[in-house]
Amino acid sequence: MTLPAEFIEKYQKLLGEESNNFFEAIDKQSKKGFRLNPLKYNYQDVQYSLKEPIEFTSDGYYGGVSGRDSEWTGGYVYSQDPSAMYPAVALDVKPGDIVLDLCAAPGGKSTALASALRNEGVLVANEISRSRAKDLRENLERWGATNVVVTNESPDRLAKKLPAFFDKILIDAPCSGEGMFRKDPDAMQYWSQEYVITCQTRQKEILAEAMKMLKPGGEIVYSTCTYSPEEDEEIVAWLVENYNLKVEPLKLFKGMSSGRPDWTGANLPDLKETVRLWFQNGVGEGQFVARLRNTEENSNNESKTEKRKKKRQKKTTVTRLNKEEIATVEKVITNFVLPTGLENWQKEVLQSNGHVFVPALDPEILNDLHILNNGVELGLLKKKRFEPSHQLAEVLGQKEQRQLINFEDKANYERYLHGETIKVDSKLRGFVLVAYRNHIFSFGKIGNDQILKNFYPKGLRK
Ligand SMILES: C[S@@+](CC[C@H](N)C(=O)[O-])C[C@H]1O[C@@H](n2cnc3c(N)ncnc32)[C@H](O)[C@@H]1O
Repeated sequence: MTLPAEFIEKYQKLLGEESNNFFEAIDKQSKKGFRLNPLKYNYQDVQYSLKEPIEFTSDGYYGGVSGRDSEWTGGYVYSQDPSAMYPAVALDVKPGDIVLDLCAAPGGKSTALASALRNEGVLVANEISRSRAKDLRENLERWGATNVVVTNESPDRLAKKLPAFFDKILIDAPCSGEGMFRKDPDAMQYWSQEYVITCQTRQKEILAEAMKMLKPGGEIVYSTCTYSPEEDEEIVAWLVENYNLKVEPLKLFKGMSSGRPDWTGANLPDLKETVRLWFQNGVGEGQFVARLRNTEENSNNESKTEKRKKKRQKKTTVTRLNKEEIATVEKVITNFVLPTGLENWQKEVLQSNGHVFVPALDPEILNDLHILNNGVELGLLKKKRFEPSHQLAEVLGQKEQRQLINFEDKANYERYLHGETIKVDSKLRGFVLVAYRNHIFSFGKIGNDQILKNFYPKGLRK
């Protein structure tokens, strides 16, 4: 691989003799990884080998997966570079936390954060790019958590709506992507020292907005997939200098090394507590990870809270369901076993233009934001009929279900993914969940003719 001369010179200076290993590793194959989804029923029942766990994760393994497998369509796995698994681990999310993933698409880290929350608390997964936000929504839909909000916003618009709102924030910042060079050599064509500095400026702008959303005592994890000190240690030094933030120690596992205070002007000793993953050390591609705690004890956000209350009074198109409508939804829902987060759906359920949903956050708090998902869309109410949503099928994959058609044969699974109807030998009627290898991936509907009507969304068909 031909690297830019300026890049070679820079890393020879920074790494000294180690730079030989670094440059050699760029030409080697990357080691793939995947994460399992502990939210799903019998989640370790997958066709992949689980013999090579990734040490610092609870659900990460070395190996490859395919987007056609039922493990993928049913949200049992997410393919992720092993080093990219560390930022979500470092944020140490606990059930009940209010969490923001500010730069979230395509969702590798968001899915891990949702796993850690176990349906309790809230994850707001935000992505600024419209097309990438769509992928993020789809990936999180497959994951099947009940407590996720997906937004497509700029950090500053989000910060205006949600001041001092989050316990934990992940900022997996856009960066010069040096850690992606061997996976995606095209990424190299954008590289220049000038680009590194442009990225640094953008990272500071994003972090300044993130800080407005962090509660006193809250924690942030800042990560990049680049090696440049300007976007890594220097950013952390800037954060410490400009905010009441303290660097928190992160555990070093095999293949990880400490951050480099000596690569910054500030030479702040705490930078040693940050973590670098280099591709020559065998844990996937490159990653930098830092964890910082907000040492402010009180929020002077009183007036902001007041503002939020006022904004809550603004009208939205969201309404409650009447008794008859709840009964219509109930007729379908009652056939399925519901996971945590949906047990009290009758009390919490709302609708917007017929879309019936159980919100993860009060929609009025989110008023004016571009929301792609708030909690779980149960389905669509059409006069006296209710059609369950695809998202609900993925959510119901958390539990063992009886109202289920489990294809024995891979050909039927493939035909269903393609959008075909299937003749089934079953006494079940009406809406059923559809699975292959017990991985629930869709709804279907069976009539008296025993034909399974296809409800796999047109946009996802393969
Ligand atoms: C490193 S990627 C995120 C990867 C993601 N966290 C994951 O694990 O799948 C950085 C993301 O930041 C987004 N981004 C770019 N410019 C941004 C900005 N000014 N503010 C916020 N996000 C931005 C990009 O669209 C991109 O999706």
